[in-house]
Amino acid sequence: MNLSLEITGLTKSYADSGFMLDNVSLAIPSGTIMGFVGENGAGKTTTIKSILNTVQIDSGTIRLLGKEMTDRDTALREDIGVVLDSANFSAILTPGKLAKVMRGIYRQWDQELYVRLTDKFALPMNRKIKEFSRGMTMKLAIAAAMSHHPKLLILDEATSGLDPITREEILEVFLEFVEDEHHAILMSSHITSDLEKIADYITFIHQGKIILTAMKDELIYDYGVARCTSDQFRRIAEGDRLAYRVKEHQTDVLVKDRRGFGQQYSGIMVDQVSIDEILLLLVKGEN
Ligand SMILES: Nc1ncnc2c1ncn2[C@@H]1O[C@H](COP(=O)(O)OP(=O)(O)OP(=O)(O)O)[C@@H](O)[C@H]1O
Repeated sequence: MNLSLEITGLTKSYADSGFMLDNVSLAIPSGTIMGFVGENGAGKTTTIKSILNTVQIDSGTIRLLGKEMTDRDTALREDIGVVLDSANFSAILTPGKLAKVMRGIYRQWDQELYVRLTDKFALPMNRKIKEFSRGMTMKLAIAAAMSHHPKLLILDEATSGLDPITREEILEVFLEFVEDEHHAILMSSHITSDLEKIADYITFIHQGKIILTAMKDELIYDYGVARCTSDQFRRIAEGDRLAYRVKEHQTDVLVKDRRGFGQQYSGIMVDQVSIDEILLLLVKGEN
């Protein structure tokens, strides 16, 4: 299996805040989308900055498209499209002028594709970016990132603040992008419904540590949450629960194999579980 991104044993600490990315490992097979989720301050952006080599890591290896990136690696930078939530283009530019700047930077700049994407996103070519709404700026950032034909797209909260219709359009573009088996996407997002729609894998990060990576289909179709009374909860073997959370009238238990669990523990109701609820149980629950 070809990996578009492979992070092994990444450690990065910030002396000022005491935060640390602790032995983070992550692999994205080519042709797939990895969703990256975690609460505020969990370490998603720090992981992304480490991948982009914009912060200095303490230890670990990061291979992008099979290569470790050095500061001088401009060829590899062409192959990576980046959209950060703080897209800050020079406000006096227009999308038309931005294209001229991008053409100077990226050898692979594809003006036709840029025009097609900006058209699709209904962005006016000659209006100043400073007059754009947040959604328009994000759409422009996505169009610009995709128009130099990257192989790996790294998106940090790229759809946050966008309305559902715009998000749907953008997700469609991302899905088309990974139809090419040499392409891949790492997408951090708090909008887990977007990831439920398009991600192949989901990685959960909490306090700088990866707490779970799984195929999205497994999470949606196999994982479950058992709603237990306290008597039912006591019957569950420790090895059969990933995490649990005691509430006022029931205890929620995250289980890996919903159907198997249902057969083994008859009488306990087991629901399908969303990515949000998995994150909540892993982060707020006990195990
Ligand atoms: N330059 C810095 N110096 C010191 N601490 C930092 C720095 N940048 C981030 N941090 C701290 O590192 C931790 C992780 O931040 P990070 O931005 O990676 O989280 P995140 O998962 O992207 O969060 P969010 O979902 O809120 O964007 C936070 O506690 C943050 O305060």
